[in-house]
Amino acid sequence: MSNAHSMTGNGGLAASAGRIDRPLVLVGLMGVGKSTIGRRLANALDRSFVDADEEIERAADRIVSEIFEAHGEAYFRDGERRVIARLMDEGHGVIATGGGAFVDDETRALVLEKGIAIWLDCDLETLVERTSRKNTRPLLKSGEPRAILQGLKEKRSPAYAQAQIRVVTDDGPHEATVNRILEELATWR
Ligand SMILES: Nc1ncnc2c1ncn2[C@@H]1O[C@H](COP(=O)(O)OP(=O)(O)OP(=O)(O)O)[C@@H](O)[C@H]1O
Ligand SMILES: O=C(O)C1=C[C@@H](O)[C@@H](O)[C@H](O)C1
Ligand SMILES: [Mg+2]
Repeated sequence: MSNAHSMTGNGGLAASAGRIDRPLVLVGLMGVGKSTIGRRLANALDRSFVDADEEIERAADRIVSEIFEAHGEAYFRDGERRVIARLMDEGHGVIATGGGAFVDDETRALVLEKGIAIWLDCDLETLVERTSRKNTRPLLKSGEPRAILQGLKEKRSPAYAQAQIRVVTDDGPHEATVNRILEELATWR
């Protein structure tokens, strides 16, 4: 058992989840934990991790909110679609997407075909609390964050629900969510 596995005490689960050779792609709303859980999931599985929002920022040489301000959402979505298509081909173990990526028909079809989509879901209160800690999400700046998040949850859930796996996260430690994902992967066929 490697150090990464023994640290989290989930080596057996990680081993049976590890037989899946497709990229594991985390989808879901802003603040649900795609980036932080994704990094830990990759660590538990001894796989590489990449964050699509960070890759878009690297490609554009600007942070996400600057891209939204300078060029608008449609331009951001075009870049996001291209970056995720590239990431799906590069052989990454775990990919954290931006909150809107899986809502795009083309991106969703590609992820479902070549990867395993994991929908991280959680209740609205938790999302409101988690997203209030940072003021970097452009879509939450145009009004009342709770109302915006509620609207996005209603509008996007049918797309997220097409993911092969759904895991509900709560206020427990990140590792509990990672373990729940490993359990789902271990029984996934
Ligand atoms: N299971 C959890 N328990 C406690 N805090 C969490 C959990 N998951 C995420 N958080 C916290 O919520 C915040 C948002 O998480 P994170 O940045 O991973 O979300 P995200 O889904 O990547 O959001 P975005 O779509 O905006 O990139 C972080 O401060 C993170 O530590
Ligand atoms: O939910 C969304 O549409 C977004 C989520 C973030 O990850 C970023 O990709 C951006 O702020 C847009
Ligand atoms: Mg993120």
